Amino acid sequence: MLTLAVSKGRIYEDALPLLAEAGIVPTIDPDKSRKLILPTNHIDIRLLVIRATDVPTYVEYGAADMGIAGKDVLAEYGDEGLYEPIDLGIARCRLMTAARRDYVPSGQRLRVATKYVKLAQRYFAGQGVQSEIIKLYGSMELAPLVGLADVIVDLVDTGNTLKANGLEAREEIMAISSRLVVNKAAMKTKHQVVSDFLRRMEQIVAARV
Ligand SMILES: Nc1ncnc2c1ncn2[C@@H]1O[C@H](COP(=O)(O)OP(=O)(O)OP(=O)(O)O)[C@@H](O)[C@H]1O
Ligand SMILES: O=P(O)(O)OC[C@H]1O[C@H](OP(=O)(O)OP(=O)(O)O)[C@H](O)[C@@H]1O
Repeated sequence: MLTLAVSKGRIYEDALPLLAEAGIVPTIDPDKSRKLILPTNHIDIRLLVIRATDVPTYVEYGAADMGIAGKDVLAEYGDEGLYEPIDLGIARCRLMTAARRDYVPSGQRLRVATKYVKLAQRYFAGQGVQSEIIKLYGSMELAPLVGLADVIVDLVDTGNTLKANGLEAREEIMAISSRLVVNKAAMKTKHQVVSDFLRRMEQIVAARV
């Protein structure tokens, strides 16, 4: 049995065509079912549908052999426990700082709202900027509008969300795309099936560029 962890929504939608090219098709639509384990047209391949931030945990502990997760999630989680062989090139965006258009840094300790606590801490420390990080779980764009924070660290794609809230992107922290991650033990114990799958995915991704 090969178990692949994915998150519902953007990553699932973008991963489906890649999996289909590899001949793997889920037989249940996660939007029409409450099932968390999706069988596929292969009796020995199944998908786990979980929260994006939980993908590295399932894969590191071997509850899933493989997973698909954004580099943002992997970098925040700490990706040392995972093998990360393939950049799938899907769900591309950028991790950025953003602030109100009229915000001017005062030189005082910067208040930063984000769900990427470790990445934000590391980034501002690297810039030599004193920061206080305020952990949020979503809708970060609201924080500077109501005085909760001076800046946010969040994902930006089209910039529409920032624009709609009177914010502007300031500095790019890292480019993001989704990666295939593999449990280190599964690399050995399921070597043949895992390496065949990786080779196939590599070909499919290379053919897309
Ligand atoms: N606007 C975007 N454009 C492109 N890729 C994005 C965008 N927002 C997020 N992503 C990428 O897709 C991944 C999953 O995002 P998604 O919005 O589906 O889940 P989430 O809201 O982060 O997680 P959850 O809903 O479980 O809290 C992110 O980790 C990131 O790598
Ligand atoms: O630059 P844009 O194209 O506007 O995309 C950026 C937005 O996309 C993501 O949110 P998402 O759509 O995933 O909403 P959620 O995190 O609240 O689920 C991210 O957290 C930004 O809010």
